[in-house]
Amino acid sequence: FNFKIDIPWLVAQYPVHHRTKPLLVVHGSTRQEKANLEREARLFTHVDLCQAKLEMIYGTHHTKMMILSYVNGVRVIIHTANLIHSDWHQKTQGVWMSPLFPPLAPQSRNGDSPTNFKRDLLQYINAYKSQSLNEWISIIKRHDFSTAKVFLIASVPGRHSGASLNEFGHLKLKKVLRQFGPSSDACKQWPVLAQFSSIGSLGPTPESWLSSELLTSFSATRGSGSQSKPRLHLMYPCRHDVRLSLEGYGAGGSLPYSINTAKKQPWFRTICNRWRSECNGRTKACPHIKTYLRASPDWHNLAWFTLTSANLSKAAWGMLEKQGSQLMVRSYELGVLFLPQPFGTDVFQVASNSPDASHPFMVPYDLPPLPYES
Ligand SMILES: CNc1ccc(C(=O)O)c(C(=O)O)c1
Repeated sequence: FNFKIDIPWLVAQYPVHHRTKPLLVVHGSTRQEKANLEREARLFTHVDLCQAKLEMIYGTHHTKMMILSYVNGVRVIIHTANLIHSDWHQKTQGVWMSPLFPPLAPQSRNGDSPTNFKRDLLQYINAYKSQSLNEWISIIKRHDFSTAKVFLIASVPGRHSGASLNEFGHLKLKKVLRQFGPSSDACKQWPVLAQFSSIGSLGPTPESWLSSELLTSFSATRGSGSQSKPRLHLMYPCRHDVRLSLEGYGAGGSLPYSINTAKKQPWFRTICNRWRSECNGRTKACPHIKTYLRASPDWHNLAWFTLTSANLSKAAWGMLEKQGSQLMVRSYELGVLFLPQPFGTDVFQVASNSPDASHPFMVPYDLPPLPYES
């Protein structure tokens, strides 16, 4: 599943002896792009295409996922990189790799985890309503996902209401945080950080959508306790970060932010932070990764961490309509939410920024964030 796909390049990444394994590419391309993809796919008898329907204007098939079927199990990869050389060459990307999920033992129960990862993955793939995904739906059903410790946060194009209202976008994140997240006492006033590689039209003030809607969901806590909104920090490379990067100004090609949109929201730069990754030696590797987190005021601990394809946009996270009874989403997005409890801890410590059992991810940038200069 991806947005930009170079099929000959993708096939060439396989080890030679695996290069003809059957490959289904799920994309959202139309018109000339779709024709180009079909021409490339025809070069390989083992490559098939599945076109995701995009019924919401301006929506994209942004999801970046691989489902790998082995003789002894299946593995799910959710990541942020397009399947083109330049996305894997000199940028900072994020990849979550699942454990190997073994085949379900006969007569065993449905093989899901306490985070309902399998249920949510099936719900997401079913949303495509595509015959060519039926094979993968049955593969997933036949496997045991009980070791999955992350929550799936998906976006599917459409107007979601009723029983589906809280199934996608920022309302799904809010629902999971309300059920399994930190208590409001544990993270009172803890700031939220949004890091992304593209920005949509967010409105004339932060209150238009960013803090009134997105931050409300991001600052949800267990139980119904309502609390005052925490600070929201944004992270997106400034002009000099891009100019001084490994790719130079060319990195801007993967940091799309239209000048006309930027002119409508000059407030954005006043609350934005630079891209710094001295901790990983990746300050010069421009971010194409997208992450969202909630941290303690001293930035030493995290209440949760999300890796996703979703940029800072209403198209990706959804926009409430009809007095909050409906969520309008334009694009397909997919991400994973790490909460401490499934990993046997009550908080993630940034200091131990080397992945281990109770710290299953690396924070990809320096904290505290570095504000833009005037
Ligand atoms: C703003 N439109 C975008 C379209 C595609 C992509 C992608 O690379 O998949 C991105 C991005 O992730 O930066 C943004």
